[in-house]
Amino acid sequence: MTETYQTIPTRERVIIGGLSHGKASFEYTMTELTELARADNLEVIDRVTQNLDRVDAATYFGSGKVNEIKELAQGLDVGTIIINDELSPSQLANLEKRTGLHFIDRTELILEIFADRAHTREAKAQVEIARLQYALPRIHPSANTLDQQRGGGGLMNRGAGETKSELNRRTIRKRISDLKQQLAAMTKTEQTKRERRRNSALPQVALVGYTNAGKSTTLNQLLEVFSGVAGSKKQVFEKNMLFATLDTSVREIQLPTNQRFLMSDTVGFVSDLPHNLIESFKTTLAEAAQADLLIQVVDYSDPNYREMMVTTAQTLQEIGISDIPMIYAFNKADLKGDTKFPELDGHDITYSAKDPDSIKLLAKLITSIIFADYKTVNLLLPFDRAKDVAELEASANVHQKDYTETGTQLNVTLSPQQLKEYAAFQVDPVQP
Ligand SMILES: Nc1nc2c(ncn2[C@@H]2O[C@H](COP(=O)(O)OP(=O)(O)OP(=O)(O)O)[C@@H](O)[C@H]2O)c(=O)[nH]1
Ligand SMILES: [Mg+2]
Repeated sequence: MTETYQTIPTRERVIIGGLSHGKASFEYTMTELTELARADNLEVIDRVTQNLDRVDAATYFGSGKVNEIKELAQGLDVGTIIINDELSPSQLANLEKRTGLHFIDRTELILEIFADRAHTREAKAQVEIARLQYALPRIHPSANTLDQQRGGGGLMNRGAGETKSELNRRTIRKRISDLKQQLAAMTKTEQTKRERRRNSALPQVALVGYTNAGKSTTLNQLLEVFSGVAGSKKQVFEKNMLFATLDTSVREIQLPTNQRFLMSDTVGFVSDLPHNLIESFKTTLAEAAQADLLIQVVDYSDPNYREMMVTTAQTLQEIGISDIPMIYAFNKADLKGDTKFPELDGHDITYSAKDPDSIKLLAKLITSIIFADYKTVNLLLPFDRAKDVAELEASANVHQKDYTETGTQLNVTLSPQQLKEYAAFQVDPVQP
């Protein structure tokens, strides 16, 4: 008989802290920080806040507050404080010197979670670049401060695979440039695939939104309802945790109406995603940047869903995605007792990704938008145009194909672009 041992991971207890700057969104970002800490296996047991007009250049908090934190941490026997903003390297160093505590800022926390979640080679390289860029200005040539971080298990241990003593600025820069080269080679294949998809003329729909909103679940349910691929490897990874998805997956959805489109699922957002991280993930997000339609999935059951929508809008802007039509998909309506679903409101939908009727209505909404300018026509292609026939069969929706004396006749639904391309071959509809 084999015995299995399960280790229950002990969560490190931490205190979170932040300056409110008088901002209305402060409470929401503190709640978010608690969630981020939990995602990094930390347990938040208390919080410290201060409303300062200006951030203290030396220690972020005012000096009275710094002493208060030191005492609170001693009283609660806590060694780590998580800060709601990105701190400068000197602020971090000063705070640690004054209190003897370890400080982690929001950026480092998010980078740690991403590092933990990254599984594909591409995601790993992207995260490592962002982490090294974060670490670069924080390395002191004289003192190896990184050695003391989080009981020796700090920032540089995960992923890089190098001993801490080797990490000086020069080797880090070299590593960043090597990784960028490797990433460029990896993304080249992706780019080629993307171009092929663009040329395929199938409309492209991208799921975007806050992390844990239900994007991957929505894609999986569309696949399950319409292609019967439940539990197969075609499905993407979904889980109740922040940043379950770090890379982009593209799947083809084929509806009973024979309409087809491509749908992509990608990394979710959170407030103040580190800039370096967004920069490294730009190639991953390229799929959304070239979509014909964005579906912003919103966790409608979360009391902070409005703030999450603002966060998503800001992140999309930062990535440079601005003029793609977008619909709002208010998900998890099943968790909101008094909400009727599925229900359309113009181009928006209230639904539950776990409900097949919702998924059918969502598909109908999507197709009504992406195929609005498509037309079904009859084409007569001479026999020397066999290549075009094959291409249309691969990329468009062919309803009927007949061989006539003069060529191949197709009843086919075409995109506006294809309508132009094949205008010369259009024939009058055949009367039944
Ligand atoms: N009750 C309920 N749970 C849902 C619904 N949609 C998704 N979930 C759950 O929400 C959690 C997150 O779902 P995902 O699909 O992984 O979320 P995501 O948007 O892809 O998240 P990231 O990849 O982290 O950005 C999972 O536990 C899902 O089962 C829904 O309509 N109702
Ligand atoms: Mg996901």
